[in-house]
Amino acid sequence: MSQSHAPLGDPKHAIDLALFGALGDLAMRKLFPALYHLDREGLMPESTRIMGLARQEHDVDAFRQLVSRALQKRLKKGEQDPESLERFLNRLDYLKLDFKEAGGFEQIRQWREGSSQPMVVYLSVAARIYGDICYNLQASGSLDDESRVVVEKPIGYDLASSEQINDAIGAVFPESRIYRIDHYLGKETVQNLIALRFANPLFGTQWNQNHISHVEITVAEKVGIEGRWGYFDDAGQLRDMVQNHLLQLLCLIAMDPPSNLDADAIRDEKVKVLKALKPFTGEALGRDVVRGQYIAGTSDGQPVPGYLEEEGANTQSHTETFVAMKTEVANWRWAGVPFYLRTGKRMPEKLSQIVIHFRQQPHYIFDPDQRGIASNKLIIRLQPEEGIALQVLTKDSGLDKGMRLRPGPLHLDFNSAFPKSRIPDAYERLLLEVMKGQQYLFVRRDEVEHAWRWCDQLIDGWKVRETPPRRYPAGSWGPVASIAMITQDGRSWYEDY
Ligand SMILES: NC(=O)C1=CN([C@@H]2O[C@H](COP(=O)(O)OP(=O)(O)OC[C@H]3O[C@@H](n4cnc5c(N)ncnc54)[C@H](OP(=O)(O)O)[C@@H]3O)[C@@H](O)[C@H]2O)C=CC1
Ligand SMILES: O=C1O[C@H](COP(=O)(O)O)[C@@H](O)[C@H](O)[C@H]1O
Repeated sequence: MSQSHAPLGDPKHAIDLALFGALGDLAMRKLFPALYHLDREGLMPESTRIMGLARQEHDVDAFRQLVSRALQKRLKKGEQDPESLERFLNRLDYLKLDFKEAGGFEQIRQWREGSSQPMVVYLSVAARIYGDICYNLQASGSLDDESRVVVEKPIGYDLASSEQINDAIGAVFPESRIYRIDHYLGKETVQNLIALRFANPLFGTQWNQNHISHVEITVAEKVGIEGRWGYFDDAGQLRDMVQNHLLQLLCLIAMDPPSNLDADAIRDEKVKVLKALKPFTGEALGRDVVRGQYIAGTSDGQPVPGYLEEEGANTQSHTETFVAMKTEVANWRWAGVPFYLRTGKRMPEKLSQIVIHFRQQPHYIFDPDQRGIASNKLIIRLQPEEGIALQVLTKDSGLDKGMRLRPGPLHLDFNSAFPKSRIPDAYERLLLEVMKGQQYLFVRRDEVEHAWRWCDQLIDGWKVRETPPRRYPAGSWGPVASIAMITQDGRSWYEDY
């Protein structure tokens, strides 16, 4: 259905968006498509303007063509209508600028002159230059008391570097106008975690160590490092995915109910979880954490190279492309409940899901042979095919089955339950919240820093042990040791993919 006649967004959400790093991978793959969708859905006010900034020489027309090509590559056929495309492209301007050179920032001040709408500065560049850009914006007089800044992850490399970066941003913007992106918080099902937990008494009363035996969080990626060797080899999967996305998911599962839905009420509860995460002692590090690195294998039936054969690779690298771990939130609600996390590149498929395993009934009255049969599980699928399933036990049908039990799903598939609603990409929702000036889907400074503190002790432990990552073939579910880690507790990774 064409959206060309949709009303344009609420004028009070109009902004001047200055997108630093506008020719980069994230901008072309995610940000411009998300902005286009917001415009097409009628959520972008008419006067919203977008200035792309990067250091290559382009005039406005050439820049618009680059964006147009990126959109055509990314959008589905039915999503490209000429009227919406034209309207969106007409919002774009381009400025060639070296972000480290203060002189050029005067042009941003000029662009803003006479505008009464707030400026949103989106830093789609490496975090090490966030400070320079913020400083140059302020020094050039481009900012005012309503300007907001959006920053990408990862913020730093460890606690010390993230403190430096946060200090540099904080010297220019107050916390109330800093939007730290963790795009997993913009995913539809991730937001549904809050609704599921706090709107349904059914789960609210069961959500603790009395009723839940363990929790699994899997974020598996099919892709390798996609030409990002330079960045990835310094980071590794722990910094790239666990420090941010997986810990945010864990916080949403483990946090206590916030007193309301205000940004700080939610973030306060998340911080309590991060502070309660058990550190890994020397012994637990060897037993409860598995690092892996992929070797050559297959993806979709095609041969793919190992991590050390990727373009630009250093063949000595011990950087992990996979991590699995067993951790615990040491508080009254969760004491004794293991949280098993795993994430890796070059796995057989793209799959993000959380599985909550409920305890068995205290007294069992059915066939003793079936004692080990599955207990209730809540399966929360983030991607692909967003949905929620509750595995329940029912009686097996048939005259000869007696009271034999059979596990089966109560299933809510978002696409079939709500077929008319397109599930928006995470960046659409996050950009919309920035336009509205709402922070609840963004990460506060202390969350980032507590997450780093916990990851740092893990990384320091790895350094002392100096154990190389275990190998796993591309296209597999990770090193065998990650399966052993959970089976030694008499459990297994949930495999009904
Ligand atoms: N790509 C992704 O999927 C994800 C990225 N991120 C984060 O998003 C941010 C952007 O990542 P990504 O798009 O991949 O990075 P890219 O390197 O692809 O893009 C960065 C852009 O900034 C420009 N740039 C860099 N330094 C300067 C400078 N001094 N002056 C002017 N322009 C400059 C680059 O220009 P040039 O090409 O000339 O160098 C390029 O256009 C990073 O913080 C990253 O960690 C987070 C999650 C996922
Ligand atoms: O932040 C990142 O996320 C992507 C995975 O995001 P998804 O939305 O596709 O699940 C990951 O590939 C990338 O390495 C990391 O920087």
